[in-house]
Amino acid sequence: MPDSPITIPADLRRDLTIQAIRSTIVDVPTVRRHKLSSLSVTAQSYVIVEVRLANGAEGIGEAATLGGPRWSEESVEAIKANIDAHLAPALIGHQADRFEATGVLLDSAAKRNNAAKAAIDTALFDAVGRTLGVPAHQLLGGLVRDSLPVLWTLASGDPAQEIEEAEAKLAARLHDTFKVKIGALSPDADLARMRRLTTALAGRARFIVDANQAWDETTANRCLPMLAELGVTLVEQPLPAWNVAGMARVRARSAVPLMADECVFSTHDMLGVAQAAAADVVSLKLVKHAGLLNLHKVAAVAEAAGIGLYGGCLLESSIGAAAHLQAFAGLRELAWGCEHFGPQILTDDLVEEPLRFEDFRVHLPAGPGIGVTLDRDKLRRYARA
Ligand SMILES: O=C(O)C[C@H]1C=CC(=O)O1
Ligand SMILES: [Mn+2]
Repeated sequence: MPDSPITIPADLRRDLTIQAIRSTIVDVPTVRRHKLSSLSVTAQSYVIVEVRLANGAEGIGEAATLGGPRWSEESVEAIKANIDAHLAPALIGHQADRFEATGVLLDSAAKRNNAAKAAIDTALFDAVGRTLGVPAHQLLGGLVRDSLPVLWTLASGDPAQEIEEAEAKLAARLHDTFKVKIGALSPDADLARMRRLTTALAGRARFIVDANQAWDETTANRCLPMLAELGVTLVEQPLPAWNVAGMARVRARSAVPLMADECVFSTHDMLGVAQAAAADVVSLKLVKHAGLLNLHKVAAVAEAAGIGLYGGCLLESSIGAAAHLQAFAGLRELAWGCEHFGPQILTDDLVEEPLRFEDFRVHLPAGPGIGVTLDRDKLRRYARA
């Protein structure tokens, strides 16, 4: 019997051919200045990727940056240019559900560009999930957890403001663990700042620090015992990303565990860090690992080496944060929780219903794909002219 004019034939409904990929640069202001060792931002810049499949399903993804091409080498301008000229054309006409094969196509179209690739990969998971009516985590192996402990980052550099901010987060039962960005001040000023924070919030909060590569080996060796004495539970990327051997030497002397961040992008980086015994924990991020599937691969290498997992961020909006939660939801162990507070540091979000933060946890959104829906008015409002 012929189909009625309004019925879409099943084979077309399931047609997962990638038809179009669009990229838009957005700038969303932050609620306060956020200072890292070598950069400082008052707005977050993302590239939002929208994918359309032949069946009409659409998917979204986000490439986050921090301070232009300063946190890593990708800026939003470069991400958009490379998506439009090289990455998107490589995928048009291919099947969206062949995630490994699309990864191969992206890798042959461009070296690295991991944030750009991650945004496209996310949009493909979203579009395929929406087509099939399943959440992205189900395409990745299924659910282990549907919420995660989430910390907040203190990064104004002013301890009085930071204590006030932490008190407000504790009172609202949003966050009871704080990551302090160090390295913009001198090591002694940072240690004095850490003493003020840990004293003011003693017994009520836990602290980790992130030096974002600011220290050399002798500084790290001098400061880590004092951070241990202050009860700091984790020190993230104290040395430059290239100095994996130095991280291993510092780690061998340190009472505080070390977390690898900027030194681990690829699975090969992860293997090198594991072989060098340079970290206790690794921070997993889509912008570093080029997509959800690759994030799981990096996690698998870490797991094989007994290295703990931490859900890292680059101050994503609810789009990028939701994509991370989909990937984190299926990891066996995520012993160190996550830091997807990004949506809360923005003055506004880009989705219809932002992520839910409650009881010191961030909750996986329900629904197909990555679980959040783009607010097109917001996209237009924050799109760069
Ligand atoms: O971890 C980083 O290096 C990047 C980012 C994550 C939180 C934050 O404040 O900065
Ligand atoms: Mn970091």
